Amino acid sequence: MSALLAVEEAQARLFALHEPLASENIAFSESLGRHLSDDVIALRDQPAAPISAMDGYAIRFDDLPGPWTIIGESAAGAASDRIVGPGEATRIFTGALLPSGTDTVIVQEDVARAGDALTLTTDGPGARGRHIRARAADFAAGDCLLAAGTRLTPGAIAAAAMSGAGQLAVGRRPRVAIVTTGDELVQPGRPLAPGQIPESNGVMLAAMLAGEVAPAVQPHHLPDDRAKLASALKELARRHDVIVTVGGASVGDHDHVRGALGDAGGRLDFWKIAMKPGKPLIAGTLGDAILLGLPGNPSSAFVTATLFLLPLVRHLAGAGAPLPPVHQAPLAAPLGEGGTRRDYLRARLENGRLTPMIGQESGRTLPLASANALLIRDIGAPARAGGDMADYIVIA
Ligand SMILES: Nc1nc2c(c(=O)[nH]1)N[C@H]1C(S)=C(S)[C@@H](COP(=O)(O)OP(=O)(O)OC[C@H]3O[C@@H](n4cnc5c(N)ncnc54)[C@H](O)[C@@H]3O)O[C@H]1N2
Ligand code: MOO
Repeated sequence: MSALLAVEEAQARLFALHEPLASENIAFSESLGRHLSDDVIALRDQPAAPISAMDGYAIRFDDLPGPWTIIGESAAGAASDRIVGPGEATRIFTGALLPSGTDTVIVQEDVARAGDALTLTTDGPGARGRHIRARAADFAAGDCLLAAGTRLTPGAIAAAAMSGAGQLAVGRRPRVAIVTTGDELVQPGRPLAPGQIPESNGVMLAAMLAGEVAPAVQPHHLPDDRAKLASALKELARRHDVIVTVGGASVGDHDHVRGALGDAGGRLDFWKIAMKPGKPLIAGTLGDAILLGLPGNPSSAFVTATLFLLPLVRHLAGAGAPLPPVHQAPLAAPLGEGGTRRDYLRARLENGRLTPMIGQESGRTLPLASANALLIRDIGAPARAGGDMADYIVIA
């Protein structure tokens, strides 16, 4: 297994390892960021009947220019029982049902009221039906408001609530275990012996997952010990949908993830992707869990988490579009030609132009703090001048 897999093929194979998780019914208050399992079909017309869009007076357009006699009031939430006849008007408020007989609303700024007598002080409404929201102007019963797979944003939650539904069917949230490996790693803030470094990938991955549908996760740390790793993977696979390891993905004598996966009874599906950084990415299955082995270099871990871990979590959670969208913007400066792996350059998008960060070595952590885009340079792409277009993914 030495040929490098194309990114798209690897993503498709990863998603094929497990279908989306079962659906569950939840309250609107729990639904932010979740993915719909079913279409949301409107159970009602919105509005269900014509309503006023303004505070003012409901009239018959044919009665213009007035005057009118005010015979009652129509407030939001109450049905009006009066039929309004010629020369008559009702006080009306925004959101209130339009009384029978009326067809137009005059805003209160355009009239003068003395007791029950109403007179126009301006030109009034220019057309029949002014300031009225027609029945089903927003949506009609039976309309598909949101498709299955939609990620629930605050606006989507509002539309779903207005549909008449009482709860939502969404995909279950994947349970993700983060496993960091490496004898050199020490909890952030702890004293460091020579050769040791603070553990940063675990907290980074936990933060990346926190923006997704995975419940909060505390990284597990393991030494470079194949037997310990194998038994930990076996145990974690019983309670998680995804195990993401970071480090130990390459070919060194202390890189044990693939070996431990096999020892634990798992199956390797693919290893090594034609991307930079991130080449030694591992994917496989262990029982009903998916194992995703990210490379340990901090920039490699970040890029592979963006392109594989978060999309996998979204796929399992029922997302219709789990991959990060690719956008285009002009380059701020010339960019050299592409190599034999697709580059995901840590970059800044500023004033609509893309600039790769200085320091593209995958072992670097600091560029991740200020990059807001991954600039994509395809295998063998020709050199480009400043102003030429390039593809990118938003990362912050
Ligand atoms: N002979 C070869 N060597 C390497 C190859 C290769 O093809 N042939 N590939 C290189 C590439 S590309 C990458 S990427 C790295 C990936 O290596 P591993 O996944 O095995 O990662 P480690 O060796 O465990 O660590 C690499 C680097 O990252 C640091 N690290 C690891 N975990 C963390 C963490 N949780 N927080 C912060 N830093 C971490 C670790 O200390 C190392 O410096 O392999 C190349 N080698
Ligand atoms: O793939 Mo490695 O991530 O090039 O450094």
